[in-house]
Amino acid sequence: MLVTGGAGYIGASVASACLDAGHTPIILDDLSAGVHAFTSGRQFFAGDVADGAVLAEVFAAHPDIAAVVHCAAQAVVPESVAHPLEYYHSNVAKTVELVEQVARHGCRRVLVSSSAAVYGPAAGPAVSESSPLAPASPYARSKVMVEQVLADAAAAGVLRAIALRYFNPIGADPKLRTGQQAREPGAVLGRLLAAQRGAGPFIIAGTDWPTRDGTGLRDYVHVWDVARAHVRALERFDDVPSRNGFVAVNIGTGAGTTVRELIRAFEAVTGEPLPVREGPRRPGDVAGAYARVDRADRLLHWHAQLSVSDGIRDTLSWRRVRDAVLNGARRGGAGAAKGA
Ligand SMILES: O=c1ccn([C@@H]2O[C@H](COP(=O)(O)OP(=O)(O)O[C@H]3O[C@H](CO)[C@H](O)[C@H](O)[C@H]3O)[C@@H](O)[C@H]2O)c(=O)[nH]1
Repeated sequence: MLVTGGAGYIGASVASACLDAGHTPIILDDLSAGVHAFTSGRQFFAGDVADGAVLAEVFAAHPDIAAVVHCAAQAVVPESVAHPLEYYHSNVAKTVELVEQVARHGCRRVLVSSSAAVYGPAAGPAVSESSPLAPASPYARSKVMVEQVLADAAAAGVLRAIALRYFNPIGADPKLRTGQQAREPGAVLGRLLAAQRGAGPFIIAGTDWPTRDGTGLRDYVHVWDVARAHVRALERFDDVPSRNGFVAVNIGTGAGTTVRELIRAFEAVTGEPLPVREGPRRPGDVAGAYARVDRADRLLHWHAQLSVSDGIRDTLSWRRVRDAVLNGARRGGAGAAKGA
C-alpha cells in the first residue's frame, strides 16, 4: 500500500506495522515534517501528495497498490489558526488532488487520518462516532472537510474510504525504529520530559475542569496501537460495512486519563518524583474526552492493547535513541526493517 506522510510520526509507525504484518509499504512524503531516516530501507518516493507526476511514477513502479493510507497533513493547531489558507490547501485541496489521481490509477481504497478534534467540547466525556461534530480550529475543520470529501466521493462510487479518528497518540514504535521527530514535542508528554530533564516544573494547565480531579482528561492511545489499527483496517477493508462506502472510526483506548493521573504514571515509570506546579487553563483548552471504541472493535476487530505506562516507557526509550536514529547512526531496534 501507499503511505503518504510515511516519514512522519504516525505514518512511519503505520509503515513499520505494515512491514511487521507482511505488507510492503510504499512511502510518499515531501519531508516537510517527516524525516528521511524513517524511510531507511523502505521504498520511498520524495514528493508532494498532489504531484501527478510523482504519483504516476509511484503507480508505474507499483501498479498493484491496493490501498492508500493518507497520513500526510499539517497538524499543528495554533499554526492552523495563524495560517488557515495554508492548512485548507495542504489538508483539503491536496487530498482532493490525491484522491482524483489514485482513483485514476485504479486504486479505490483510501484510509485517511482524522482526529478526535472533529468533535465539539459538548460531545464529551465519552464520544462516539455519531457525537456532534464541532471542530474548533482550522486544523480540525480541515479534517472534517477531508472526511466530507471522501464521503461524497465514496457516495458517487469513486472509491471506498475509512477515516480513523485518532485520540491522543503517545509513545513510539516499541522496536524504536521511529518516534516523535521533535526532541521535545509540544504536547503534554513533551512537557513532562522537559520537566524531567530539569527545564523547570511541569505546569498543570488548569485544576478547575469538570473532571474527577479537576485536571484535563484525554484518551492517550499508544502510537503502535494506532498503527495496528491501520493494518487491521487495510486487511478488513472490503469487509467493513459502511454507509455509501464511507465510515469514520474512533481510535482510542476507551478510557480517559487526567493530567494528575498522567503525572503519577510518569513518576511510576521513571521511579522519580517530578517537579509539578499548578497553573491556569491554556487559552482555548477543553476539559477533554475519551473514545467510545465499540465501532473499532466491531468493524476492525481492533482494540488498544498497550497502556499509558507503555506509551510513557516507549517515549522515554525513544528519547535515548532518537538522535542516533535521526542521524542514521542507528536503524531501529531488534527486528528493524531490512530493505523492502
Ligand atoms: O504543559 C502542559 C501541557 C498540557 N497540559 C494538559 O495536558 C492535556 C493534554 O494536552 P495536549 O496538548 O497534549 O493535548 P490536546 O488534546 O490538548 O491537543 C492535542 O490535540 C489537538 C487536537 O485536538 C492538537 O493536535 C494538539 O497539537 C495536540 O497536542 C490537556 O488537559 C492539557 O491541559 C498540561 O496540563 N500542561
